[in-house]
Amino acid sequence: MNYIKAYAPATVANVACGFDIFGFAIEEPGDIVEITRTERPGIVIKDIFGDGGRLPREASKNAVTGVMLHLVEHLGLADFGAEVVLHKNMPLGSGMGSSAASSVAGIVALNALLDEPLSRNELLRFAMEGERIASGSAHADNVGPALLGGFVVIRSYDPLDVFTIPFPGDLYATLVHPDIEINTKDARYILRDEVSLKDTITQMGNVAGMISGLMQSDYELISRSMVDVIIEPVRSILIPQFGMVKQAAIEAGALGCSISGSGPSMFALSRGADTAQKVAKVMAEGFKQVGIDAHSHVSAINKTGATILEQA
Ligand SMILES: Nc1ncnc2c1ncn2[C@@H]1O[C@H](COP(=O)(O)OP(=O)(O)O)[C@@H](O)[C@H]1O
Ligand SMILES: N[C@@H](CCOP(=O)(O)O)C(=O)O
Repeated sequence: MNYIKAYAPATVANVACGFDIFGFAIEEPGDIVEITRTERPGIVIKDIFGDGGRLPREASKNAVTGVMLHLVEHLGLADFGAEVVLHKNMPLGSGMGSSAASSVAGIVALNALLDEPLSRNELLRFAMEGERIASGSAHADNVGPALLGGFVVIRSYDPLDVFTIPFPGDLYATLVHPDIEINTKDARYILRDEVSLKDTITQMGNVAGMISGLMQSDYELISRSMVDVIIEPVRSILIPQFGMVKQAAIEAGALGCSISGSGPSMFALSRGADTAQKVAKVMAEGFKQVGIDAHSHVSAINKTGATILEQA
């Protein structure tokens, strides 16, 4: 095989109460990566479309190729050579797992080109290196779901222990991106290092409720558990209209609404596609009221994660 084209979807990290340990994937948008084997050793970026010229072209500095360099080194393939084309289909610093989509599409494409030396689970730690390149922190709550699909829980980072959980079939996500940019690195920097015992207890209860609610298709329990008392109060200050948009989503029937990843995107979960569409409309209107353009996506939960689109 000399050519692979792979797709990896956008993701919602944290899912309200699960900072750094919980995330899910949506169907679209997502990044596409094309990789072509070359005689000349080394991994180079041939082209990037859709980034407005803003992403690094140096392989080690771009998440899409940075992860490939780690895998090639791990496998001891000193003579391996490839040219990479990235189709960047989502905004940078969006809270939609933009860097993770590139990392996962890249690592899945390379693994396929090499005839699958590693399993999806084994690819995770390489994909996490893309997050380190993008934000200085190798968190797995975007790359996990982009790679594996569905809802992913990171039980432990050291050692890495990740599992997926079942979720109700009629669960839909609304993701609304206001036209502003927040870098994950900055949004992590403003977080407090210490958390009170009281808030820890509340948060643990909500994480347990979320997981159980999803596994048992208990929509009421999901709704009661979509509460974040640790991160949202700090980061929401960076998002204009946050309180108003959240309230509008709940009034339109959402089970809950919070920040997607590190923001500025906000997400909601709803029972049924119709409700999720109504929620999308009021959330986008909330931003537009103060002159901020917003793009919304309504999606079922992505069950498969990254996919191979073409190979030759
Ligand atoms: N392939 C890539 N896609 C997106 N961002 C990348 C990529 N490679 C490096 N970056 C850097 O990562 C940062 C954006 O990542 P991040 O802030 O985590 O955004 P998001 O929340 O959308 O994932 C930017 O500084 C960008 O230059
Ligand atoms: N857990 C991370 C997730 C960042 O997600 P992104 O989509 O903003 O990259 C965090 O909250 O910092």
